[in-house]
Amino acid sequence: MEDIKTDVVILGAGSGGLSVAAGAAQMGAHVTLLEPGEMGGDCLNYGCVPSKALIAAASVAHSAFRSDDFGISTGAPQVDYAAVMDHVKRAQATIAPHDSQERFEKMGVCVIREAGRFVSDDEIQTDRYRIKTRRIVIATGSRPLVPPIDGLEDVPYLTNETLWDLRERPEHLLIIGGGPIGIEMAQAHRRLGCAVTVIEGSRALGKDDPEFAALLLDRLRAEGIEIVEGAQAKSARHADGRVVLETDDGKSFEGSHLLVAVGRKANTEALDLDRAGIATTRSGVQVDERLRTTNRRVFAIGDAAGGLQFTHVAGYHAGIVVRQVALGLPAKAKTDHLPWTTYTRPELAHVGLTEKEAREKHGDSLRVVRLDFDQNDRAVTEGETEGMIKVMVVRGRPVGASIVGAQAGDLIALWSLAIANGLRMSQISSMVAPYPTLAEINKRVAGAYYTPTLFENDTVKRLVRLVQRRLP
Ligand SMILES: Cc1cc2nc3c(=O)[nH]c(=O)nc-3n(C[C@H](O)[C@H](O)[C@H](O)COP(=O)(O)OP(=O)(O)OC[C@H]3O[C@@H](n4cnc5c(N)ncnc54)[C@H](O)[C@@H]3O)c2cc1C
Ligand SMILES: NC(=O)c1ccc[n+]([C@@H]2O[C@H](COP(=O)([O-])OP(=O)(O)OC[C@H]3O[C@@H](n4cnc5c(N)ncnc54)[C@H](O)[C@@H]3O)[C@@H](O)[C@H]2O)c1
Repeated sequence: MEDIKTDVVILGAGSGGLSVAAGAAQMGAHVTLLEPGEMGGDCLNYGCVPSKALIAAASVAHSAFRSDDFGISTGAPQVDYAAVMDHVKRAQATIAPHDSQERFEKMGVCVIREAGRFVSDDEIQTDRYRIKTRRIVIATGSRPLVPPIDGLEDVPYLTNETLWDLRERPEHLLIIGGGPIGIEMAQAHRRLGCAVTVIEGSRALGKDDPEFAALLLDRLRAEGIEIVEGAQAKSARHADGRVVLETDDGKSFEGSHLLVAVGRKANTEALDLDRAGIATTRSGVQVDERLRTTNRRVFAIGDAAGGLQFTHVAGYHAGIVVRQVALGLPAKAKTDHLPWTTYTRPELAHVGLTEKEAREKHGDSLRVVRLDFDQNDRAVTEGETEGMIKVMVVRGRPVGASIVGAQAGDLIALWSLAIANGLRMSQISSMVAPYPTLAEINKRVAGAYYTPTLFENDTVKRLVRLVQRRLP
């Protein structure tokens, strides 16, 4: 066993760990990064990148179906599923160098391709090394949760870790779970020509605004996806090459393939956290607002910290932690301005308080302004008029925004900026967006906030008439 001394040990080279490593090393700290699996973690290898690449391919297939709307006939698309997966692999391979061991070693990071676990307050052990360190960052991410469903262990089910190895298009994909994974993969596979059934125990897209989620779910159903809500998967069996699922309400569903997407489990069990006095919660490592664990030398970030589980959140956490481990300065992680997007078509995006949460918190001080996408000229020219935006406003400042529609994920970023900086609606409406862009919808909805004050106001009307009489 070789001994190493370092300033910072990072467990996990995923979105969060890599960002801490890059930041701390480039600021001059000695950084040791441990990773037993693929560099890049879930996002590059099993999550965001392959899923978005598959969605992009599905979008191309779908555009053939709606080309008639634009006066162009292309015929039904021929989908070569294996070639689609090749496109997915190419996208991953193109991004991989950015997360590679070589790149991080060039930054001065010591990369060890082994799993780490705690042996004391300030020591981590791997197979070959014992590492003494000032600070430790747990960035071990999460894995697919496998629910207690009778017979599931005997069914060849897929998860987000194995889906990308498929080479033949599923004839009928059954998906357990109507969260972002289930819903994104449902639309992608439907558009690539599969029959798809989503079985959701509660409400599909249950973390999003129900009104906006409903618009998206209607669209998905119109594309031919069967979405069954309020049906908990209870048992599964495999017979004659088919998967049969039964739900708690006595219904049964049959398909050729099964994808399990019922949430995540933080990777904490193998870390021997008790040896360092680190507490956990039901969802991950327990952290305070500075992302410190119950051991003050140790931080936890990203999926392992059990809060919002997104790549940009892991990256945001990394920034908060770099400041503390490299410079010793305190920094707090906020959650109000953290957005998320489900990358279906149309996209579904949200930041801050939902309308319901805002109503509960602010009561009568809340005003909700909204606009439909059919009011936006670019949406009309693109044939993307299905969508809406609503912004929750309290005393002139946005506290939340929901968008369902084309490019919702890009459009929501402005509202994250506004909430992060406490901007007023007047500051949003004072921007000028190029015409015709979808971005104009953000300005228009901010303008709509002032409509009753400016355009539906008798005092303003009387004042304007007075001014008009006096103007030369
Ligand atoms: C299908 C899918 C699609 C997604 N799409 C999006 C999206 O579009 N946008 C978005 O923002 N988020 C998306 N996510 C979520 C996103 O992938 C995660 O939130 C993000 O990867 C979390 O980063 P992380 O650094 O916390 O963990 P990870 O990226 O999972 O990295 C953790 C790393 O730690 C390593 N590790 C585990 N144990 C140890 C140990 N003992 N020692 C050392 N290393 C260890 C693991 O091998 C892994 O490489 C998606 C997730 C899935 C599953
Ligand atoms: N676009 C994105 O940013 C994106 C995409 C995919 C995943 N992610 C991240 O990954 C996380 C995990 O996604 P997910 O979709 O697996 O989880 P999720 O927790 O968001 O949704 C899982 C769904 O499965 C349902 N469920 C649980 N057990 C069930 C059962 N036995 N039968 C039927 N339904 C059942 C739940 O009610 C829930 O609606 C997300 O929360 C998100 O943080 C993000």
